[in-house]
Amino acid sequence: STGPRSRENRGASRIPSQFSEEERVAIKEALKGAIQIPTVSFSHEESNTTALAEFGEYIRKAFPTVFHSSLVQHEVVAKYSHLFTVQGSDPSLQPYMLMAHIDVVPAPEEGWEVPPFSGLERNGFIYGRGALDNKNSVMAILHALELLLIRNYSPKRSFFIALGHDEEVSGSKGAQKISALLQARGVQLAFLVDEGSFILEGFIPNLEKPVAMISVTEKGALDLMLQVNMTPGHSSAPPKETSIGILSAAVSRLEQTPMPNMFGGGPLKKTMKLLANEFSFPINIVLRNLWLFHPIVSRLMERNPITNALVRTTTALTMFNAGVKVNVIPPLAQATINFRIHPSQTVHEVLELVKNTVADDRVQLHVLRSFKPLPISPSDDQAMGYQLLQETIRSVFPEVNIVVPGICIANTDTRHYANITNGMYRFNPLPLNPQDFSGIHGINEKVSIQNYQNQVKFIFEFIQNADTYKEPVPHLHEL
Ligand SMILES: CCCCCCCC/C=C\CCCCCCCC(=O)NCC(=O)O
Ligand SMILES: [Zn+2]
Ligand SMILES: [Zn+2]
Repeated sequence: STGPRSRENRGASRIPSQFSEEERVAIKEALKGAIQIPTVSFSHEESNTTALAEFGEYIRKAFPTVFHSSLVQHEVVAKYSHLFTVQGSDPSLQPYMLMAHIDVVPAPEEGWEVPPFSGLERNGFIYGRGALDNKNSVMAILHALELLLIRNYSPKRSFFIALGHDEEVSGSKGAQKISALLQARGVQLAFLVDEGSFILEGFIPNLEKPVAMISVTEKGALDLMLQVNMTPGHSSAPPKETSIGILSAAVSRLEQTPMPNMFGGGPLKKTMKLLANEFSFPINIVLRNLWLFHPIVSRLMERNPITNALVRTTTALTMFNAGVKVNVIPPLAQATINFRIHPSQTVHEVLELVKNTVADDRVQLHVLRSFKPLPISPSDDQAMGYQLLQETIRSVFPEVNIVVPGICIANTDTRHYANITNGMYRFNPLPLNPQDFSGIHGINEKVSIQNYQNQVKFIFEFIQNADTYKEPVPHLHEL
Protein backbone atom coordinates (compact mmCIF):
# COMPACT_ATOMS: atom_id res chain seq x y z
CA SER A 1 0.00 0.00 0.00
CA THR A 2 1.01 3.64 -0.26
CA GLY A 3 0.19 6.59 1.97
CA PRO A 4 1.46 7.75 5.31
CA ARG A 5 1.19 4.45 7.12
CA SER A 6 3.02 2.22 4.65
CA ARG A 7 6.35 0.64 5.44
CA GLU A 8 7.80 1.68 2.05
CA ASN A 9 7.80 5.26 3.22
CA ARG A 10 10.24 4.66 5.99
CA GLY A 11 13.88 5.66 5.83
CA ALA A 12 16.42 2.86 5.75
CA SER A 13 17.98 4.01 9.02
CA ARG A 14 15.08 3.18 11.30
CA ILE A 15 16.20 2.20 14.80
CA PRO A 16 14.23 -0.62 16.42
CA SER A 17 12.58 0.31 19.70
CA GLN A 18 14.17 -2.39 21.78
CA PHE A 19 15.76 -1.53 25.09
CA SER A 20 18.24 -3.66 27.03
CA GLU A 21 17.47 -4.84 30.57
CA GLU A 22 19.96 -2.28 31.84
CA GLU A 23 18.21 0.48 29.91
CA ARG A 24 14.80 -0.61 31.19
CA VAL A 25 16.07 -0.39 34.77
CA ALA A 26 17.60 3.03 34.08
CA ILE A 27 14.25 4.21 32.65
CA LYS A 28 12.30 3.39 35.81
CA GLU A 29 15.01 4.57 38.20
CA ALA A 30 15.22 7.96 36.47
CA LEU A 31 11.46 8.45 36.93
CA LYS A 32 11.66 7.55 40.62
CA GLY A 33 14.36 10.17 41.12
CA ALA A 34 12.23 12.79 39.36
CA ILE A 35 9.24 12.07 41.60
CA GLN A 36 11.44 12.47 44.71
CA ILE A 37 12.01 16.15 43.92
CA PRO A 38 8.93 17.96 45.31
CA THR A 39 8.40 20.53 42.55
CA VAL A 40 5.10 21.72 44.02
CA SER A 41 3.11 24.68 42.75
CA PHE A 42 1.06 25.88 45.72
CA SER A 43 -0.43 29.02 44.18
CA HIS A 44 0.36 31.74 41.64
CA GLU A 45 2.64 33.32 44.18
CA GLU A 46 4.14 30.29 45.84
CA SER A 47 6.06 27.32 44.49
CA ASN A 48 8.96 25.21 45.72
CA THR A 49 11.66 27.03 43.77
CA THR A 50 14.44 25.09 45.50
CA ALA A 51 12.98 21.89 44.11
CA LEU A 52 12.42 23.43 40.67
CA ALA A 53 16.10 24.43 40.55
CA GLU A 54 17.15 20.98 41.76
CA PHE A 55 15.06 19.44 39.01
CA GLY A 56 17.09 21.36 36.42
CA GLU A 57 20.26 19.87 37.88
CA TYR A 58 18.69 16.44 37.98
CA ILE A 59 17.82 16.26 34.28
CA ARG A 60 21.35 17.40 33.38
CA LYS A 61 22.74 14.41 35.29
CA ALA A 62 20.10 11.92 34.14
CA PHE A 63 20.41 12.74 30.42
CA PRO A 64 24.08 13.54 29.70
CA THR A 65 23.80 12.70 26.00
CA VAL A 66 20.90 15.11 25.48
CA PHE A 67 22.81 17.89 27.22
CA HIS A 68 26.06 17.28 25.35
CA SER A 69 24.74 16.55 21.87
CA SER A 70 25.64 19.08 19.18
CA LEU A 71 22.15 18.53 17.75
CA VAL A 72 20.44 19.81 20.89
CA GLN A 73 20.32 23.39 22.09
CA HIS A 74 19.12 23.76 25.70
CA GLU A 75 17.79 26.99 27.20
CA VAL A 76 16.47 27.72 30.66
CA VAL A 77 13.47 30.03 30.39
CA ALA A 78 12.16 32.09 33.32
CA LYS A 79 14.63 30.41 35.70
CA TYR A 80 12.96 26.98 35.90
CA SER A 81 11.34 26.10 32.55
CA HIS A 82 13.30 24.35 29.83
CA LEU A 83 13.30 24.63 26.06
CA PHE A 84 15.23 22.14 23.94
CA THR A 85 15.69 22.70 20.22
CA VAL A 86 16.61 19.51 18.41
CA GLN A 87 18.12 20.32 15.03
CA GLY A 88 16.83 18.26 12.13
CA SER A 89 18.87 17.70 8.96
CA ASP A 90 16.11 18.87 6.58
CA PRO A 91 15.22 22.55 7.13
CA SER A 92 12.35 22.29 4.62
CA LEU A 93 10.34 20.21 7.13
CA GLN A 94 8.19 22.21 9.54
CA PRO A 95 9.11 21.56 13.19
CA TYR A 96 6.80 20.18 15.85
CA MET A 97 6.89 20.29 19.64
CA LEU A 98 6.63 17.78 22.49
CA MET A 99 5.43 19.23 25.80
CA ALA A 100 5.19 18.36 29.48
CA HIS A 101 5.33 20.16 32.81
CA ILE A 102 7.67 19.64 35.75
CA ASP A 103 5.53 21.11 38.52
CA VAL A 104 2.98 19.08 40.49
CA VAL A 105 0.02 19.84 42.75
CA PRO A 106 0.55 19.53 46.53
CA ALA A 107 0.20 16.10 48.13
CA PRO A 108 -0.74 15.92 51.80
CA GLU A 109 0.43 12.52 53.13
CA GLU A 110 -2.96 11.39 54.50
CA GLY A 111 -4.35 8.39 52.68
CA TRP A 112 -1.23 7.52 50.71
CA GLU A 113 0.07 3.94 50.82
CA VAL A 114 3.61 5.32 50.54
CA PRO A 115 4.86 8.89 51.08
CA PRO A 116 3.85 10.94 48.01
CA PHE A 117 7.38 12.09 47.19
CA SER A 118 9.06 8.74 47.83
CA GLY A 119 8.89 7.39 44.28
CA LEU A 120 8.66 3.93 45.85
CA GLU A 121 8.12 0.82 43.74
CA ARG A 122 5.34 -1.58 44.82
CA ASN A 123 3.95 -4.51 42.82
CA GLY A 124 5.16 -3.22 39.50
CA PHE A 125 4.06 0.38 40.06
CA ILE A 126 5.98 3.56 40.82
CA TYR A 127 4.05 5.66 43.33
CA GLY A 128 4.12 9.36 43.85
CA ARG A 129 2.84 12.79 42.99
CA GLY A 130 3.54 13.41 39.33
CA ALA A 131 3.65 9.72 38.32
CA LEU A 132 0.89 10.45 35.78
CA ASP A 133 0.67 14.26 35.94
CA ASN A 134 3.19 14.84 34.50
CA LYS A 135 6.71 13.77 35.40
CA ASN A 136 6.08 10.62 33.38
CA SER A 137 5.98 12.73 30.21
CA VAL A 138 8.89 14.99 31.20
CA MET A 139 11.10 11.99 31.82
CA ALA A 140 9.81 9.82 28.97
CA ILE A 141 10.42 12.52 26.36
CA LEU A 142 13.97 13.17 27.56
CA HIS A 143 14.70 9.46 28.01
CA ALA A 144 13.50 8.60 24.51
CA LEU A 145 15.68 11.35 23.07
CA GLU A 146 18.65 10.19 25.18
CA LEU A 147 18.30 6.63 23.85
CA LEU A 148 17.93 7.80 20.25
CA LEU A 149 21.03 9.99 20.50
CA ILE A 150 23.03 7.17 22.12
CA ARG A 151 22.16 5.13 19.02
CA ASN A 152 23.45 7.99 16.87
CA TYR A 153 20.03 8.92 15.56
CA SER A 154 20.00 12.23 13.81
CA PRO A 155 16.49 13.55 13.16
CA LYS A 156 15.41 14.92 9.78
CA ARG A 157 12.62 17.10 11.11
CA SER A 158 13.53 19.64 13.80
CA PHE A 159 11.51 19.58 16.99
CA PHE A 160 11.24 21.39 20.27
CA ILE A 161 10.76 20.03 23.77
CA ALA A 162 9.04 22.52 26.07
CA LEU A 163 8.92 21.77 29.80
CA GLY A 164 6.94 24.35 31.76
CA HIS A 165 7.34 24.84 35.50
CA ASP A 166 3.97 26.33 36.53
CA GLU A 167 1.29 24.50 34.52
CA GLU A 168 -0.67 23.67 37.67
CA VAL A 169 -1.14 27.38 38.40
CA SER A 170 -1.71 28.73 34.85
CA GLY A 171 1.56 28.43 32.91
CA SER A 172 1.90 32.21 32.75
CA LYS A 173 5.48 32.16 33.98
CA GLY A 174 6.69 29.09 32.09
CA ALA A 175 4.83 28.05 28.94
CA GLN A 176 3.73 31.58 28.15
CA LYS A 177 7.34 32.79 28.22
CA ILE A 178 8.56 29.88 26.09
CA SER A 179 5.81 30.66 23.60
CA ALA A 180 6.82 34.33 23.48
CA LEU A 181 10.40 33.30 22.81
CA LEU A 182 9.38 31.01 19.95
CA GLN A 183 7.10 33.69 18.50
CA ALA A 184 9.94 36.23 18.61
CA ARG A 185 11.98 33.75 16.60
CA GLY A 186 9.20 33.44 14.02
CA VAL A 187 8.57 29.76 14.77
CA GLN A 188 5.39 28.19 13.41
CA LEU A 189 4.80 24.60 14.49
CA ALA A 190 3.30 21.84 12.35
CA PHE A 191 1.69 20.58 15.57
CA LEU A 192 2.32 19.99 19.25
CA VAL A 193 1.66 17.09 21.63
CA ASP A 194 0.94 17.66 25.32
CA GLU A 195 -0.70 15.90 28.27
CA GLY A 196 -4.48 15.84 28.64
CA SER A 197 -5.84 12.47 27.53
CA PHE A 198 -4.99 8.78 27.66
CA ILE A 199 -5.78 5.31 26.40
CA LEU A 200 -9.05 5.02 28.29
CA GLU A 201 -10.12 1.74 29.85
CA GLY A 202 -13.45 1.27 31.57
CA PHE A 203 -14.75 4.83 31.19
CA ILE A 204 -17.47 3.96 28.72
CA PRO A 205 -20.25 1.66 29.94
CA ASN A 206 -20.59 -1.59 27.95
CA LEU A 207 -17.28 -1.07 26.18
CA GLU A 208 -14.43 -3.21 27.43
CA LYS A 209 -11.94 -2.42 24.69
CA PRO A 210 -9.39 0.35 25.27
CA VAL A 211 -10.03 3.64 23.49
CA ALA A 212 -7.17 5.97 22.63
CA MET A 213 -8.67 9.43 22.90
CA ILE A 214 -6.63 12.23 21.35
CA SER A 215 -8.03 15.49 22.67
CA VAL A 216 -8.35 17.99 19.84
CA THR A 217 -9.80 20.76 21.97
CA GLU A 218 -9.87 21.78 25.59
CA LYS A 219 -12.41 23.45 27.78
CA GLY A 220 -12.18 27.12 28.67
CA ALA A 221 -12.22 28.27 32.27
CA LEU A 222 -13.73 30.93 34.49
CA ASP A 223 -12.71 31.47 38.11
CA LEU A 224 -15.39 33.58 39.71
CA MET A 225 -15.39 35.04 43.20
CA LEU A 226 -18.77 35.77 44.76
CA GLN A 227 -18.83 38.22 47.61
CA VAL A 228 -21.44 39.52 50.04
CA ASN A 229 -20.76 42.50 52.36
CA MET A 230 -23.00 43.22 55.35
CA THR A 231 -22.71 45.51 58.32
CA PRO A 232 -21.15 43.60 61.23
CA GLY A 233 -22.82 43.61 64.62
CA HIS A 234 -23.58 41.66 67.79
CA SER A 235 -24.65 38.06 67.24
CA SER A 236 -27.18 38.35 70.07
CA ALA A 237 -29.49 40.37 67.82
CA PRO A 238 -28.89 38.97 64.32
CA PRO A 239 -30.51 40.44 61.21
CA LYS A 240 -32.90 38.23 59.24
CA GLU A 241 -30.16 37.43 56.74
CA THR A 242 -26.37 37.38 57.07
CA SER A 243 -23.65 37.53 54.44
CA ILE A 244 -23.08 33.81 55.02
CA GLY A 245 -26.74 32.93 54.47
CA ILE A 246 -27.08 35.06 51.35
CA LEU A 247 -23.88 33.72 49.80
CA SER A 248 -24.65 30.10 50.66
CA ALA A 249 -28.06 30.36 49.01
CA ALA A 250 -26.49 31.87 45.88
CA VAL A 251 -23.78 29.21 45.49
CA SER A 252 -26.26 26.47 46.27
CA ARG A 253 -28.54 27.74 43.48
CA LEU A 254 -25.56 27.62 41.11
CA GLU A 255 -24.74 24.06 42.13
CA GLN A 256 -28.37 22.99 41.79
CA THR A 257 -28.73 24.66 38.37
CA PRO A 258 -26.23 22.94 36.08
CA MET A 259 -25.17 24.77 32.93
CA PRO A 260 -27.06 23.62 29.82
CA ASN A 261 -26.23 20.30 28.21
CA MET A 262 -24.32 21.14 25.00
CA PHE A 263 -24.00 17.60 23.66
CA GLY A 264 -23.88 17.74 19.88
CA GLY A 265 -21.63 20.75 19.66
CA GLY A 266 -17.84 20.41 19.54
CA PRO A 267 -16.00 17.33 18.29
CA LEU A 268 -18.04 14.67 20.09
CA LYS A 269 -20.24 13.84 17.08
CA LYS A 270 -17.29 12.35 15.27
CA THR A 271 -16.21 10.58 18.48
CA MET A 272 -19.63 8.96 18.82
CA LYS A 273 -19.73 7.91 15.15
CA LEU A 274 -16.37 6.17 15.50
CA LEU A 275 -17.38 4.56 18.81
CA ALA A 276 -20.63 3.32 17.28
CA ASN A 277 -18.69 0.74 15.23
CA GLU A 278 -17.56 -0.90 18.46
CA PHE A 279 -20.99 -1.60 19.87
CA SER A 280 -23.50 -4.23 18.93
CA PHE A 281 -27.22 -3.72 18.43
CA PRO A 282 -28.92 -1.57 19.67
CA ILE A 283 -26.23 0.81 20.97
CA ASN A 284 -24.52 1.05 17.57
CA ILE A 285 -27.78 2.18 15.97
CA VAL A 286 -28.34 4.73 18.72
CA LEU A 287 -24.87 6.24 18.37
CA ARG A 288 -25.04 6.29 14.57
CA ASN A 289 -28.37 8.12 14.61
CA LEU A 290 -27.84 10.93 17.04
CA TRP A 291 -30.26 13.12 15.05
CA LEU A 292 -32.91 10.85 16.56
CA PHE A 293 -31.39 9.57 19.80
CA HIS A 294 -29.60 12.75 20.82
CA PRO A 295 -31.82 13.33 23.92
CA ILE A 296 -31.25 9.80 25.28
CA VAL A 297 -27.49 9.85 24.77
CA SER A 298 -27.05 13.31 26.22
CA ARG A 299 -29.08 12.30 29.31
CA LEU A 300 -27.03 9.13 29.76
CA MET A 301 -23.80 11.08 29.59
CA GLU A 302 -24.94 13.34 32.43
CA ARG A 303 -25.04 10.39 34.81
CA ASN A 304 -21.35 10.20 35.59
CA PRO A 305 -19.10 13.11 36.52
CA ILE A 306 -16.54 12.46 33.77
CA THR A 307 -18.94 12.06 30.85
CA ASN A 308 -21.02 14.89 32.32
CA ALA A 309 -17.92 17.08 32.01
CA LEU A 310 -17.83 16.28 28.28
CA VAL A 311 -21.34 17.61 27.62
CA ARG A 312 -21.55 20.81 29.64
CA THR A 313 -19.75 23.64 31.35
CA THR A 314 -19.06 22.31 34.84
CA THR A 315 -19.58 24.28 38.05
CA ALA A 316 -17.24 23.42 40.94
CA LEU A 317 -17.53 25.26 44.26
CA THR A 318 -13.94 25.10 45.44
CA MET A 319 -13.35 27.78 48.10
CA PHE A 320 -15.56 29.31 50.81
CA ASN A 321 -14.54 31.80 53.46
CA ALA A 322 -16.51 33.80 56.00
CA GLY A 323 -16.70 34.82 59.61
CA VAL A 324 -14.26 36.24 62.13
CA LYS A 325 -15.59 35.26 65.55
CA VAL A 326 -18.43 33.17 66.96
CA ASN A 327 -20.30 36.14 68.43
CA VAL A 328 -19.83 38.60 65.55
CA ILE A 329 -22.21 38.94 62.61
CA PRO A 330 -19.85 38.33 59.67
CA PRO A 331 -19.04 41.43 57.62
CA LEU A 332 -17.84 39.53 54.57
CA ALA A 333 -18.45 36.17 52.92
CA GLN A 334 -16.57 34.99 49.84
CA ALA A 335 -16.80 31.91 47.65
CA THR A 336 -14.80 30.92 44.60
CA ILE A 337 -16.24 28.86 41.80
CA ASN A 338 -14.22 27.11 39.09
CA PHE A 339 -16.18 26.74 35.83
CA ARG A 340 -14.77 24.68 32.96
CA ILE A 341 -16.35 26.00 29.81
CA HIS A 342 -17.66 23.68 27.10
CA PRO A 343 -16.21 24.33 23.60
CA SER A 344 -19.67 25.39 22.37
CA GLN A 345 -20.01 28.17 24.95
CA THR A 346 -18.30 31.50 25.61
CA VAL A 347 -17.09 33.07 28.85
CA HIS A 348 -19.71 35.82 28.39
CA GLU A 349 -22.55 33.31 28.02
CA VAL A 350 -21.51 31.54 31.20
CA LEU A 351 -21.37 34.83 33.11
CA GLU A 352 -24.85 35.77 31.93
CA LEU A 353 -26.22 32.41 33.06
CA VAL A 354 -24.55 32.85 36.45
CA LYS A 355 -26.12 36.31 36.87
CA ASN A 356 -29.56 34.93 36.03
CA THR A 357 -29.23 32.11 38.51
CA VAL A 358 -27.79 34.20 41.35
CA ALA A 359 -30.42 36.90 40.73
CA ASP A 360 -29.46 38.80 43.88
CA ASP A 361 -27.86 42.25 43.71
CA ARG A 362 -26.27 41.81 47.11
CA VAL A 363 -23.98 39.15 45.64
CA GLN A 364 -21.07 40.78 43.80
CA LEU A 365 -19.34 38.83 41.06
CA HIS A 366 -15.59 39.24 40.51
CA VAL A 367 -13.90 37.51 37.58
CA LEU A 368 -10.52 36.33 38.87
CA ARG A 369 -9.44 34.68 35.62
CA SER A 370 -11.03 33.50 32.42
CA PHE A 371 -10.11 32.11 29.04
CA LYS A 372 -12.18 30.78 26.19
CA PRO A 373 -12.30 27.15 25.07
CA LEU A 374 -9.50 26.17 22.69
CA PRO A 375 -10.12 25.86 18.94
CA ILE A 376 -10.76 22.38 17.54
CA SER A 377 -7.62 20.99 15.91
CA PRO A 378 -7.99 18.92 12.75
CA SER A 379 -8.31 15.13 12.97
CA ASP A 380 -8.77 14.30 9.28
CA ASP A 381 -6.48 12.38 6.88
CA GLN A 382 -4.38 15.48 6.22
CA ALA A 383 -3.74 16.30 9.90
CA MET A 384 -0.10 15.34 10.39
CA GLY A 385 0.00 15.46 14.20
CA TYR A 386 -3.17 13.42 14.56
CA GLN A 387 -2.12 10.88 11.92
CA LEU A 388 1.34 10.44 13.46
CA LEU A 389 -0.18 9.81 16.88
CA GLN A 390 -2.61 7.31 15.39
CA GLU A 391 0.13 5.53 13.48
CA THR A 392 2.36 5.28 16.55
CA ILE A 393 -0.54 4.09 18.74
CA ARG A 394 -1.20 1.30 16.24
CA SER A 395 2.40 0.10 16.28
CA VAL A 396 3.19 0.42 20.01
CA PHE A 397 -0.23 -0.67 21.28
CA PRO A 398 -1.46 -3.29 18.78
CA GLU A 399 -4.29 -4.17 21.20
CA VAL A 400 -5.73 -0.66 20.82
CA ASN A 401 -7.95 -0.58 17.76
CA ILE A 402 -10.01 2.46 18.57
CA VAL A 403 -8.58 5.95 18.16
CA VAL A 404 -10.98 8.86 18.52
CA PRO A 405 -10.81 12.65 18.82
CA GLY A 406 -11.96 14.02 22.18
CA ILE A 407 -12.30 17.00 24.49
CA CYS A 408 -9.81 17.60 27.30
CA ILE A 409 -11.98 18.29 30.35
CA ALA A 410 -9.11 19.90 32.29
CA ASN A 411 -6.58 22.50 31.17
CA THR A 412 -3.04 22.23 29.92
CA ASP A 413 -0.19 24.49 28.86
CA THR A 414 -1.19 24.09 25.20
CA ARG A 415 -3.34 27.23 25.19
CA HIS A 416 -0.23 29.40 25.42
CA TYR A 417 0.85 28.12 22.02
CA ALA A 418 -2.39 28.71 20.11
CA ASN A 419 -0.69 31.52 18.16
CA ILE A 420 2.00 29.30 16.71
CA THR A 421 0.06 26.22 15.63
CA ASN A 422 -3.44 25.02 14.84
CA GLY A 423 -2.55 21.39 15.50
CA MET A 424 -2.79 21.03 19.28
CA TYR A 425 -3.07 17.42 20.44
CA ARG A 426 -3.34 16.26 24.02
CA PHE A 427 -2.44 12.63 24.45
CA ASN A 428 -0.44 10.67 26.99
CA PRO A 429 0.47 7.25 25.56
CA LEU A 430 -0.57 5.31 28.67
CA PRO A 431 -3.59 3.21 29.60
CA LEU A 432 -5.79 4.86 32.25
CA ASN A 433 -8.76 3.44 34.15
CA PRO A 434 -11.14 5.36 36.41
CA GLN A 435 -9.14 4.35 39.49
CA ASP A 436 -5.90 5.67 37.96
CA PHE A 437 -7.78 8.86 37.11
CA SER A 438 -8.69 9.36 40.77
CA GLY A 439 -4.97 9.39 41.63
CA ILE A 440 -4.38 12.47 39.44
CA HIS A 441 -4.50 15.41 41.91
CA GLY A 442 -5.74 12.76 44.40
CA ILE A 443 -4.10 10.07 46.52
CA ASN A 444 -1.91 7.12 45.50
CA GLU A 445 -1.05 8.51 42.08
CA LYS A 446 0.96 5.77 40.42
CA VAL A 447 2.17 4.48 37.08
CA SER A 448 2.79 0.90 36.06
CA ILE A 449 6.47 0.37 35.22
CA GLN A 450 5.57 -1.60 32.11
CA ASN A 451 3.26 1.18 30.94
CA TYR A 452 5.86 3.82 31.61
CA GLN A 453 8.49 1.91 29.62
CA ASN A 454 5.96 1.76 26.78
CA GLN A 455 5.53 5.52 26.99
CA VAL A 456 9.29 5.88 26.38
CA LYS A 457 9.01 3.43 23.50
CA PHE A 458 6.08 5.42 22.07
CA ILE A 459 8.08 8.65 21.98
CA PHE A 460 11.12 6.82 20.60
CA GLU A 461 8.98 5.63 17.69
CA PHE A 462 7.02 8.84 17.35
CA ILE A 463 10.14 10.94 16.73
CA GLN A 464 11.18 8.52 14.00
CA ASN A 465 7.69 8.44 12.49
CA ALA A 466 7.74 12.25 12.31
CA ASP A 467 10.86 11.95 10.17
CA THR A 468 9.36 9.52 7.68
CA TYR A 469 5.90 11.07 7.45
CA LYS A 470 4.77 11.61 3.88
CA GLU A 471 2.01 14.06 3.08
CA PRO A 472 -0.95 11.95 2.01
CA VAL A 473 -1.77 12.09 -1.68
CA PRO A 474 -5.09 13.94 -2.09
CA HIS A 475 -7.97 11.72 -3.22
CA LEU A 476 -8.33 11.65 -7.00
CA HIS A 477 -11.88 11.89 -8.20
CA GLU A 478 -12.82 10.20 -11.45
CA LEU A 479 -13.98 12.63 -14.10
C1 LIG B 1 -17.21 9.06 25.93
C2 LIG B 1 -15.80 8.93 26.30
C3 LIG B 1 -15.47 9.06 27.78
C4 LIG B 1 -14.28 9.92 27.93
C5 LIG B 1 -13.78 10.05 29.29
C6 LIG B 1 -12.78 11.13 29.40
C7 LIG B 1 -11.83 10.79 30.48
C8 LIG B 1 -10.86 11.84 30.77
C9 LIG B 1 -9.63 11.19 31.22
C10 LIG B 1 -8.55 11.82 31.47
C11 LIG B 1 -8.37 13.27 31.42
C12 LIG B 1 -7.23 13.60 32.28
C13 LIG B 1 -6.78 14.96 32.10
C14 LIG B 1 -5.51 15.15 32.88
C15 LIG B 1 -4.86 16.45 32.58
C16 LIG B 1 -4.57 17.17 33.83
C17 LIG B 1 -4.14 18.57 33.55
C18 LIG B 1 -4.28 19.43 34.76
O1 LIG B 1 -4.34 19.00 35.88
N1 LIG B 1 -4.36 20.75 34.55
C19 LIG B 1 -4.66 21.70 35.56
C20 LIG B 1 -6.10 22.01 35.62
O2 LIG B 1 -6.84 21.70 34.69
O3 LIG B 1 -6.54 22.62 36.59
ZN1 LIG C 1 -0.75 18.13 34.18
ZN1 LIG D 1 -2.52 18.54 37.03
